[in-house]
Amino acid sequence: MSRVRLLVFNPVLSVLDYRVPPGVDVQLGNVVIAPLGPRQVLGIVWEPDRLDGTEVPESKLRPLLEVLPVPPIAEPLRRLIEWTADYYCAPLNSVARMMLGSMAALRGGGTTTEYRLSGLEPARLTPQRAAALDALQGEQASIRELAELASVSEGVLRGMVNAGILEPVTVDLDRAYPRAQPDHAQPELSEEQQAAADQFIAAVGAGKFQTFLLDGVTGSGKTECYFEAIAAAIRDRKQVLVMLPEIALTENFLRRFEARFGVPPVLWHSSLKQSERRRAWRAIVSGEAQVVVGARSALFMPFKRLGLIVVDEAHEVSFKQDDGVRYNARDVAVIRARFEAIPVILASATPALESLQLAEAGVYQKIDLPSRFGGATLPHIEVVDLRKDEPARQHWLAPSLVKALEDRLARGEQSLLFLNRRGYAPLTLCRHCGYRFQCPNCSAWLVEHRLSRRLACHHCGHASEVPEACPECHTPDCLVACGPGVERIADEVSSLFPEARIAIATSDTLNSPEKIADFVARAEGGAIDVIVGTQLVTKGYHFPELTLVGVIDADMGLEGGDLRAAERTYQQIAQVAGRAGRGVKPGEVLIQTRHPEAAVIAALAAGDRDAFYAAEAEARRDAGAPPFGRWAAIIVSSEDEAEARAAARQIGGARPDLPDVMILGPAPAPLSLLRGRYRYRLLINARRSAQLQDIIRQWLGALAFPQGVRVAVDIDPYSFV
Ligand SMILES: Nc1ncnc2c1ncn2[C@@H]1O[C@H](COP(=O)(O)OP(=O)(O)OP(=O)(O)O)[C@@H](O)[C@H]1O
Ligand SMILES: [Zn+2]
Repeated sequence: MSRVRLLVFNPVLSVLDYRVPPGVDVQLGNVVIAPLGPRQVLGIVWEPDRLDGTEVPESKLRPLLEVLPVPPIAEPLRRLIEWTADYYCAPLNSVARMMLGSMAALRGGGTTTEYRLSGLEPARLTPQRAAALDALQGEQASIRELAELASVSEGVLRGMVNAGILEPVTVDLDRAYPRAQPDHAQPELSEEQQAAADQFIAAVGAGKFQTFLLDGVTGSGKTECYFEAIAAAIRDRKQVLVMLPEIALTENFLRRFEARFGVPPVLWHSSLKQSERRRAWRAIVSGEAQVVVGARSALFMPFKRLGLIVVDEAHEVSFKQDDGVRYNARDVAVIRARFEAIPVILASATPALESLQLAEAGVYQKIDLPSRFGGATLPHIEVVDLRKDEPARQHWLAPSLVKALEDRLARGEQSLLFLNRRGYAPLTLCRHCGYRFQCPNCSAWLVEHRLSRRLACHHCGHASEVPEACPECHTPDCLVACGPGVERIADEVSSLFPEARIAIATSDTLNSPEKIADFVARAEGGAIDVIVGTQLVTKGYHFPELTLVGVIDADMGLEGGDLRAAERTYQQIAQVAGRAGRGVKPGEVLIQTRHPEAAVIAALAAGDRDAFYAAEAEARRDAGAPPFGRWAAIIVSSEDEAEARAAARQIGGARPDLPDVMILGPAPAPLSLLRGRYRYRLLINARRSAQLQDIIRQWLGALAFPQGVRVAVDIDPYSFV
């Protein structure tokens, strides 16, 4: 090649041509550095005919500066990047960026320096040094990362290095990961598990594209089944990608993986420290990383020999990314498998309606595990009608749930109370003047967190102390908490049963791998009687002594206009119910509701999943909703309210008039102010026949907006706020 076309990482320009200097060998997919004005830019060598660029005459081309020492990005991944950009109406280079590690990883391996406490007792201890000394026990990372961990300046830490309190450690970035052993601890599978595993193993061996929907009830051993597929891939020297919906679940997964394969898998997620990121990325590219576990961001990693993708808890909404490139990692995982010509397994006890529909149509192969492993039975589900079985004033546990808790405590068994709301109370107001605490950046109430004594916004992270007096009328001691969060439920349990050992399990309390590991160990070891938790503990966990699950408010998720509200409620409650009775003792689930007649509650009580999904599918068909029709959203935002409104109107005014497309709005978004930006939405409902993306591209492509306006397109949206 004497000239190349690059996809470059620049916000304005994305395609540029360059000359290849003599003697330099360049291949498609190479990551290179090129000059751009007085600066340098990173780029990927792409097929020229697949990128629209302006033809620059040979004589005007500037030469490439450097080809980076990493293997070229393989063709299947280049095609995946194009597909994703096209489908989600996103810039190609924003999608491509998701597969790159750090600049340092691209530069090569070698070594880096990290620091840790040397054990030296400092002669002089400033308060900041004391704080750092406390916070950095057992830690080792770069100065910048340690500074963040300890909440002190880098200067303080450099001073500690000079004083010998922190010592440098040389870290080898290319040191090998221990090898996973496919036969380390192979379980004996039940007949139905073995049948499922056999199909996966055959598919891994065949090396063809195939999508499996592993639909097994909670506790049926889905993990054990797909572990056998992973073992087969490891034996074949192929790499495996396992995607989990949240980092919080990885801790549990790591332990199970290590028990099965002898070593932990390679982790990839956004909060890895620099040196781990470099090491993991390089091992993935070189093919040395056997099994990689991660959240969404692992999907675009440049594997050398990918042989299998597993998406666990595949129904989870968090696979959908709602900022930057708005893609659904579950759906793109299937597309990746297609480009790579490999099998993909979507595992869930409560599959998404979309997935079930594709299975029914024969596009996905459905594999059922209809019973729990080891003779455990599915829990007994009881509906508690809060209108008849009323909790006391300012209390949230119905008498029957209190009684059930009391029984469990007496028998030394565990209970789990589920309420999907962090903190103590979702709204705080002044009893005297009615003032309500609201976030200054978002149209949302501030949530009281009593444990950390602050009022916090769950959208933007804004937090303030709880004042003594009302900020409006200055009356002291007049603030009242309205409604419950998990902390308030925990208080209620503790006032009813002072001797009960209670654990609150949310992203506030379980915010590090160590805390999660500690929580799991205590729960398994019988050191916790009652767990009060959010959706964080509804899935993945296996506590054999847990026999009671109480759903505090089954109606919560049904409020608001979310298109998938009923499905999500069903999934969440079925999942949390699935934590009960997984051991030898049978489980019981009490669902508190004010609408026992609602279809979703009735289906849960009757254990009739098929009826629920059938009714839900009918409703969606009538509404032209996915998977029968398609939705897209256009979200317009600006820090200036008038500017946002004007831009939204401009888009609305230019709407195309097409028979198979219906356009709603613009209207202020339900969250009309978010992180200081005013937001408007347009919703597009299209028949499957419509070329939705092309329509949107043409529509928006003809318009121009002021600098401060952001226009985002959300294809197949999950969030309607
Ligand atoms: N064949 C087996 N041999 C030994 N233990 C097994 C076997 N199958 C499942 N188990 C155990 O049963 C428990 C439940 O299995 P697992 O967690 O894989 O179920 P699951 O289908 O993923 O459940 P959920 O969807 O509720 O998370 C686990 O502790 C698992 O180790
Ligand atoms: Zn906010």
